[in-house]
Amino acid sequence: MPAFRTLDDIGDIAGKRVLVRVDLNVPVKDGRVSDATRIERVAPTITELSDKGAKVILLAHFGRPKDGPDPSMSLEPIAAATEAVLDRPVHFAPDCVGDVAQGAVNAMADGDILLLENTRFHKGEEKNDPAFVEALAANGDIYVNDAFSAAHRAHASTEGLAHHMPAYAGRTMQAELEALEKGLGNPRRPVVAIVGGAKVSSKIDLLTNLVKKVDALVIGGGMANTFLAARGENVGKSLCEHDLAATAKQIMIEAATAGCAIVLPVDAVVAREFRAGAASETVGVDAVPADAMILDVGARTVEAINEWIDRAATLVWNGPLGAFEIEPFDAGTVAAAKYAAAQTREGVLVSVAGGGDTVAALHHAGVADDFTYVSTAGGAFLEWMEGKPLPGVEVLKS
Ligand SMILES: Nc1ncnc2c1ncn2[C@@H]1O[C@H](COP(=O)(O)OP(=O)(O)O)[C@@H](O)[C@H]1O
Ligand SMILES: O=C(OP(=O)(O)O)[C@H](O)COP(=O)(O)O
Repeated sequence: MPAFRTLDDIGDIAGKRVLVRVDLNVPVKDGRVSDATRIERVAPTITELSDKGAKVILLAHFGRPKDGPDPSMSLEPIAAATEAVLDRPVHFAPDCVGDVAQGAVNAMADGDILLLENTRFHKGEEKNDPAFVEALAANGDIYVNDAFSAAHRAHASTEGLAHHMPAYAGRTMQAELEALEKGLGNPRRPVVAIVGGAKVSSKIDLLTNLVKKVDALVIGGGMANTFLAARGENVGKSLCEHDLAATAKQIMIEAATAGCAIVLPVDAVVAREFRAGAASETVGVDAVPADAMILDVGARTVEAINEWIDRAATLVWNGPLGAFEIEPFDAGTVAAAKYAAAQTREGVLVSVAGGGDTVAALHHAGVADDFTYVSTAGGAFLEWMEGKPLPGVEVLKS
């Protein structure tokens, strides 16, 4: 039996207003959802609740709006994408609290599905502000959290609400926790982790603990630039958080103490423009031109990464190795993904990957189905791997 309450415990919900926290922070390219995996994964929870006659009110965030409402981060287009996945109507309200939200909820019939606007349009969301939690709670009788990929955030809609009403884990939350426990609860060693992507400041701290759990940490993507710069390389105009140099150095020290190898790129694909088909060249990481950006790992780095994948019995991967959405900067990610997929198919590797963009990258490489398990979560998955309690999960425990 899971250690948390699930939909099996929810009882009769006909006519009840169920606030369902989902993660609809999906990759969007040219205004269209480019990977609907997160929507597909929450669909079973939404349809189950709707079929039981609940009024299903979806809460979600999109992007990281800085100063209140930002039309470029509206969830309205995602409502249409959700409707397409569910093949049933999804109504939309342009605010998640107040009169607008209340009016839309009052107009719902049993079984209806309503998506409320981006919770992060209100400052109280990320602060888990009690007044904002109460404003959200005013529209619900029951709370279901199906956003495992946001469970590492102690925000109003991921944590605060669970204190206000009966709270349950949705089907995806339950499935993710069960699958991660099965795949990585007692992993076969050596364990190799690949961490890349762009969310450097929000993920770098967790590497301090991760190096104590894995045998090698391969660092790629934007994350690698911060480590290269900390080592004294000139990374030109690359995505890089220079103020995190001390943290990066400390992680390298912690890794050496723990006996975890740190694997950094030796070469990089650089360009002066961030667009498809931009002129690019491969250079050593010690020869990045001052006016260029690192947008992918080079072929020698891919070879080194594949050698680490060869040594691994278990592979854990979050974060693309380059800006994979734009050709030709997808090459490193695609090559390593195909290699890990082939090893998995041969039965010599357990491969677990996660993260909104990582999943999109694996689909782009055509190998998402070959991995042992693909989680919707990136940061939450790494924090789970670290052994850190996830606030959004802890609050659901009986
Ligand atoms: N060298 C790089 N420079 C800029 N962006 C990069 C680089 N490498 C990877 N990225 C970007 O990282 C993003 C994914 O990062 P992140 O959100 O951390 O991953 P996930 O969603 O899988 O957890 C992608 O949009 C990709 O373009
Ligand atoms: O996309 C997400 O996480 P991920 O990039 O770690 O996979 C989640 O929606 C959490 O978003 P956040 O990192 O802005 O809190």
